[in-house]
Amino acid sequence: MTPAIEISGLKKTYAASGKEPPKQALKGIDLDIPRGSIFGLLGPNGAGKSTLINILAGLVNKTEGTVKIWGFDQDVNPRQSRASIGVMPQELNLDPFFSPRGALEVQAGLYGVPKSQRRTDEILELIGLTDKANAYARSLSGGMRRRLLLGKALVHSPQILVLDEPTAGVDIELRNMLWRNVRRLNDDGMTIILTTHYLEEAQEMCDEIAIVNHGEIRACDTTANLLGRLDKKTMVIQPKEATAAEITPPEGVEMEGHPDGRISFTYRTSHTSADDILDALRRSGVSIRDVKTTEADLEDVFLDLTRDEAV
Ligand SMILES: Nc1ncnc2c1ncn2[C@@H]1O[C@H](COP(=O)(O)OP(=O)(O)OP(=O)(O)O)[C@@H](O)[C@H]1O
Repeated sequence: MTPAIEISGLKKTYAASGKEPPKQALKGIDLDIPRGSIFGLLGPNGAGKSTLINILAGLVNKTEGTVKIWGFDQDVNPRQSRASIGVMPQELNLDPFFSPRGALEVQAGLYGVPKSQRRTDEILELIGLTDKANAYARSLSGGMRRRLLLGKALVHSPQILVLDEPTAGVDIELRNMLWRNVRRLNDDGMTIILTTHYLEEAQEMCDEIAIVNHGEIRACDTTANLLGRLDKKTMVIQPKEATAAEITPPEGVEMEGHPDGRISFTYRTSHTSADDILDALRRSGVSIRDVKTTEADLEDVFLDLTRDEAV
């Protein structure tokens, strides 16, 4: 099956302006996004995520490379490729004089959706704005406006939905509602691409993740494989009385004493087992009151791949 998105050799250089030299924002991206996935695009500020998304959305012109959306090459079939994708932008760029119904109708018109095929009521229902359908956008709360942006991205029934930082600065209730909607759309077969700064959220929501830094893809894999990549674990023990100074940890294990008496051991599961650490503690004559272990999370993987490189 052709991927939902196929990107190869994608480069973008923004032209110099004033004293600013030209800026190469994308340095040759190759990326396939599978159909039906929830795909996360992560990276530090300035990594190139918005540039990539804006190229997909047709808002920024690429410098080099090819982009195929739902099998349609942007350069060869610009209309079809544009019709296959809907983008929920970061900014709340809504016309204050349109009602939600009006905004959805205008957007459908822009995409050439015939009146008989419009799904305005269904979309209003999905985004929870049925009872605000005819209110001026300027009277809507920030959360309602964001939901309306999601609605606008859906009017032409795209196969792919792109969400740029959909939950930045929104409250928990709205965040939960957005994710429920996203799951529902994905269950119905829509491919979802999202950027987020909340790594926990990406870990929970995404099947696959690409980590971008300095205009390059640093890693692209299933979330499970990415998490497995860092075989790092931490064991925290509460000894009955010993201190870290009395313990000799196994080779390659980092030990750290905490002010409250707990001692943590960070180890690679490929080299050391929990038993090795417990044996070392026994050899040092330490009796243990409590033991906890924690696994690496996406934040560890992210930091590992973007360390010392934040722009
Ligand atoms: N219109 C522009 N003109 C010149 N340089 C730009 C322009 N837009 C972005 N850049 C530069 O390109 C690089 C990538 O920016 P981009 O906005 O794509 O990053 P990002 O990963 O989306 O960051 P953020 O998370 O902060 O939105 C940055 O160095 C940025 O300053």
